Amino acid sequence: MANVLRNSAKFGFSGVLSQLSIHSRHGRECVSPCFSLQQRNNSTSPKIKVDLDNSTGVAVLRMQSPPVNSLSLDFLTEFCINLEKLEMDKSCRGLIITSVSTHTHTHTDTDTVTQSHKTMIHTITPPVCVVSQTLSKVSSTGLDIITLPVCVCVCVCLVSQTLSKVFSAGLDIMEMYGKSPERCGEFWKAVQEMWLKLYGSNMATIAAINGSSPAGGCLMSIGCDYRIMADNPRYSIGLNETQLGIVAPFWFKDTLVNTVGNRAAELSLELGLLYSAPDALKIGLVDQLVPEDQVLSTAQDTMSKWLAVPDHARQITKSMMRKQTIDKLLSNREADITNFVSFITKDSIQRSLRMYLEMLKSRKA
Ligand SMILES: CCCCCCCCC/C=C/C(=O)SCCNC(=O)CCNC(=O)[C@H](O)C(C)(C)COP(=O)(O)OP(=O)(O)OC[C@H]1O[C@@H](n2cnc3c(N)ncnc32)[C@H](O)[C@@H]1OP(=O)(O)O
Repeated sequence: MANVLRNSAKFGFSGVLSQLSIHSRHGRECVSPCFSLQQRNNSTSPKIKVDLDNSTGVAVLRMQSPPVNSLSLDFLTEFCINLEKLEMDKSCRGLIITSVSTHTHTHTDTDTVTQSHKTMIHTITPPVCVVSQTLSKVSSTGLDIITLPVCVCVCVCLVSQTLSKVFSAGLDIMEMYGKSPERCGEFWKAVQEMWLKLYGSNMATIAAINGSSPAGGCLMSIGCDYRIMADNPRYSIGLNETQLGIVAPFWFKDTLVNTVGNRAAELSLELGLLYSAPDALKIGLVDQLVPEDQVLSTAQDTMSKWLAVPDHARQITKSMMRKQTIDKLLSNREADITNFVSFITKDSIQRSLRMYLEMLKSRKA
C-alpha cells in the first residue's frame, strides 16, 4: 500500500523526465546514464541546491532563485527532478525544504555531468561574477564548460545575487501573464506535478519556512508533513489568491482544508488572508515558531522524531490520509488544466494580474 501513494504521485511525470532524455521501457521510468552519474550526496542545479546527509538519511533542499524564489516553469521542473531523484534514492528518508538563508548569497560549486547535459547546465541563472582559478575563462552567463577527454564536463556555477527574505513568493506571476494558452497549460501541468510529488512523497517532509510564503509558497509548505516558521513579524503565509483577483483551485483548497479545517480554510480563502507567523500558528497553518536562526536546526531535530517511526507504518498512514485528495486531482487532471487555461487567459483576469504586478512594483518605488 505504501507504493500506492508513490505511484499515484508519479503519474504524469514522464513529461518532466522526458526533458532530460529519460528512456522509458515497459511503461517504467528509467534513469539515464547522465542522471545516475549525479546520484551522489550533493547536487547543485541553478535554482535549487540539495544536500543529502547519508548518515541521517535527511536531504535539505534549498531554493535559491532570486529575487523571490517564484515558481516558474523552469523552477518547477528542477524541483520535480530533484524530488524524483530523492524519492528513488533508498538512502533518503526525510526531506527539509527551505530557502537560502542569507540576503546576499554567494555560492561556488563544481559538478560533473556528461556532455548530453550541456544544454541543461546552460540554463544556470546569471549573473555570475567570481573568477575561478581552475577555469581560464568565465563566459557572460558565468558558466564555462570544459570538455575533458573522457567526455565528462566540469561545470562551475557561481551565483552572487540578492534573495529577498522569502521562502517562496508563490507561482511566478509572469508565467500567467501574457502567455499563450499552450504555455499556460504546460506551466499548470508543472504546478500540478510539484504538488502531486510533494503531497504524495514517501519521505517525511518538513517545510523550514524562513521567509514570507504567499500563495504557491504556502501550497508548497502545506504539501509537507510539518511546518516550522521563523518568528519574524515581517513574514506572512497564506493562500492570498483572491487578492490577486484569481481563484485557488480545488486541490489548493483541499490541501488547506486538510491542514486547518473547513471553517478556517473558508475564511482564509475567501478573504485571501496572509497570516503573520503567530496567527498562522493559531489556526494550525504552521506547527511551530522558532527564532529565525533556529529554523533549520529545529527542522533537523524534528525530522529525527519523524524518522524514529518505522517508514512503512508512517508511509501507509500518510497514504491513508492523503490518497483521496491526490486521486481527486489525478482523475481530473486534464480538466483542471483546461479550466486553468481558459480562466487565466480571460481579459478580465489578465487585467487583474497586470494591476497586481503594477502594485508590486509601485510598492517598491
Ligand atoms: C477556477 C480556478 C482556475 C485556476 C485559477 C488560477 C490559480 C492560480 C494560483 C496562483 C497561485 C500563486 O502563487 S499566484 C502568486 C502570488 N504571490 C504573491 O502574491 C506574492 C507577491 N509578492 C510579494 O508579496 C512580495 O514580492 C514578497 C514575496 C513578500 C517579497 O517582498 P520584497 O519586498 O522582498 O520583494 P519585492 O520588491 O516585492 O519583489 C522583488 C521582485 O520580484 C517580483 N515578484 C514578487 N513576487 C513575484 C511573483 N510571485 N511572481 C513574479 N514576480 C514576483 C516583484 O515584482 C519584484 O520585481 P521587480 O520590481 O522587477 O524587481
